[in-house]
Amino acid sequence: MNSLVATSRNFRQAARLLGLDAKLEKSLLIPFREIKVECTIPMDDGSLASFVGFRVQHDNARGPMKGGIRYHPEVDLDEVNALAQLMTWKTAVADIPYGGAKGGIGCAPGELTKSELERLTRVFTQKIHDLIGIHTDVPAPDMGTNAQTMAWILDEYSKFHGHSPAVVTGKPIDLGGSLGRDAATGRGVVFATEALLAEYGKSISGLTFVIQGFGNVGSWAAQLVHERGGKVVAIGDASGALRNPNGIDIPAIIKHKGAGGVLKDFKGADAMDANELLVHECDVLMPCALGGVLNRENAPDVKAKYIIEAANHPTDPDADEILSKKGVVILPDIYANAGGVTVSYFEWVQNIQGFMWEEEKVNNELQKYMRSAFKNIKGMCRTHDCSLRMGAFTLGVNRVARATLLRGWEA
Ligand SMILES: NC(=O)C1=CN([C@@H]2O[C@H](COP(=O)(O)OP(=O)(O)OC[C@H]3O[C@@H](n4cnc5c(N)ncnc54)[C@H](O)[C@@H]3O)[C@@H](O)[C@H]2O)C=CC1
Ligand SMILES: O=C(O)CCC(=O)C(=O)O
Repeated sequence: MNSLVATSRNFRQAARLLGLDAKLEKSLLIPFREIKVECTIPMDDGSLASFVGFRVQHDNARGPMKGGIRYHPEVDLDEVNALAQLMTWKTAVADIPYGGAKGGIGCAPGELTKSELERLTRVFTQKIHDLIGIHTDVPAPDMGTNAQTMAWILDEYSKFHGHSPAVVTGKPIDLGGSLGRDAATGRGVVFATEALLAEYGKSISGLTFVIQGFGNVGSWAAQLVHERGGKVVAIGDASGALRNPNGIDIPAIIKHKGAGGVLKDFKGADAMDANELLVHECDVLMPCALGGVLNRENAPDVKAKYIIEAANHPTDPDADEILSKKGVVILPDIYANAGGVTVSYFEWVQNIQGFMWEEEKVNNELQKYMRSAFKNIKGMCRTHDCSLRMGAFTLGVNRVARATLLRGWEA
């Protein structure tokens, strides 16, 4: 199912549970602004190449719009729209003073050289610099982008507006980035998993995990699960998938990748069919890569008891229904992966205050926010007798609706 249709369906269900007025519902769904730009750059071989870039600013009722920038061949306006909308509900669930936005460029970052990526990022920034800003819209990394990408955006933006570290988050520490931001999404995923498992009298230690994606989010989630005694029995990325029923040595795989190795070539586990990864036997499944990977084709075969949505919208509504009927507990993306944007908020606060926090403070504050959001989601689940996804959606949508009404924007 198209990601925008799927996300909007979840929103509408939450709006109905909350009894929102039809006019307000419509105004909450429509994005504030959609930006589409052509970015033409010289390639290293002297030829010219054009890429299409997007920034969708979905909602700013609760504060500046916030969300990552994705570099991936499948980026299109609908996908960015869906991701921007998710950011609006996510920042509200996390109770941080932001709205939602998302950006992206349709490109294959792995096929571009570092200098081509730098030129592309700078041209994209030149095209959108007057529409983003510290109190307007604050980008961050997402799939295919990283701290270096944020450094180029910061530098290019600062040429027009003066030195502005708070215009992006997820920056390198040397340019005002926050300690703990690199690990934050994965760490938040693990805090969220602990909060969920505690409800069932369980902990990470002794449970088996399958993780799809071994980039920023997947590698940190795997490392922190491993540190807590969880057994990662299968793992995969775009290169392929691996399994080891005795548990994969995650620090060794991180070392292997750090030395320039490809995940599928790691020797401490057996190769497996990547299509089997999501239906592999385990207690906890963590999709940490693309959207829509759990669908009506594979959902009936999923064996996990718990799914932690570390990726954005990994479960389409058909799969959601099938999995729920099977009794699988799904921790939704707008809560499970909110650790990244929460520490982005801490980074922005540190930049504005000109005062850097210690990593321990960042991690402790993140844990507090994740625990508090889980408690509030459970409260909504009790009030509306609904799933965790609807608990999170009603929590987020209700907060945005309240801010919208208070501003008098519904008319
Ligand atoms: N980076 C962040 O702070 C946040 C990221 N997310 C979400 O988490 C997910 C992952 O993001 P990052 O880790 O930042 O991206 P990344 O670019 O660092 O890593 C992406 C990973 O997905 C893998 N992958 C790509 N295509 C695949 C395929 N077809 N099958 C299996 N694996 C595949 C890649 O090989 C890589 O390991 C995305 O859905 C993103 O929107 C959500 C919140 C914050
Ligand atoms: O850190 C941020 O501002 C945004 C992270 C993001 O793009 C996401 O949560 O999907």
